[in-house]
Amino acid sequence: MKITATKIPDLLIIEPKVFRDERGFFMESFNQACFNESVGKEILFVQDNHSKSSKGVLRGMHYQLEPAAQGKLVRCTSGAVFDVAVDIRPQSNNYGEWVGLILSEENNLQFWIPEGFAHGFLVLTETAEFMYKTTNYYNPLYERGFAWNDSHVDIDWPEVENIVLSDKDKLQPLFDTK
Ligand SMILES: Cc1cn([C@H]2C[C@H](O)[C@@H](COP(=O)(O)OP(=O)(O)O[C@H]3O[C@@H](C)C(=O)[C@@H](O)[C@H]3O)O2)c(=O)[nH]c1=O
Repeated sequence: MKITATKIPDLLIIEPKVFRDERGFFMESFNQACFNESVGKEILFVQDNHSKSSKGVLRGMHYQLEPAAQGKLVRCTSGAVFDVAVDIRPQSNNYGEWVGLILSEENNLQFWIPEGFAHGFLVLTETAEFMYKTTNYYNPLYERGFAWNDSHVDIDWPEVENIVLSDKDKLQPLFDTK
């Protein structure tokens, strides 16, 4: 497992070791001890999520407020997505900054997005399946978001012909610039 810090040091890119042979491949998609060592603290995941989306679907930008805030360990198991985390920690020097990367069935990358970040992704292939672990349960009362194309955050999304949003995401407010 190879860990790479991003320009926002709490956001980590995790590359599992993939064992390939004539049958296909094997990898440990999650190992509690290795993960905790990489993050430098004990993280407890309580929910696993799986979504499938077609090309152009953009889910985001989403987060939950305290006390329901969620850390997310995300990956794409089929197809490819452009995945983005935005720093929404008011005291952070990186407040409002984003990190984006391609997660795909080919690169097997995982992205660790701790509490204090908003998250979203755009599907780049005909379909994509997206799987993630969360450190807190889904709680719609604490669910918040902001517009994927907010001009202050200015995420550099890859070009995709038709962006498809949920009704909820069409109505997301602008990013709170403090
Ligand atoms: C996220 C979630 C949704 N749901 C339900 C609510 C709703 O009826 C249906 C679809 O929900 P949504 O439209 O919110 O799904 P989606 O837009 O995929 O929401 C997800 O987006 C990505 C980017 C994230 O980071 C996630 O944390 C989550 O916010 O599934 C659950 O039951 N549990 C969950 O954990």
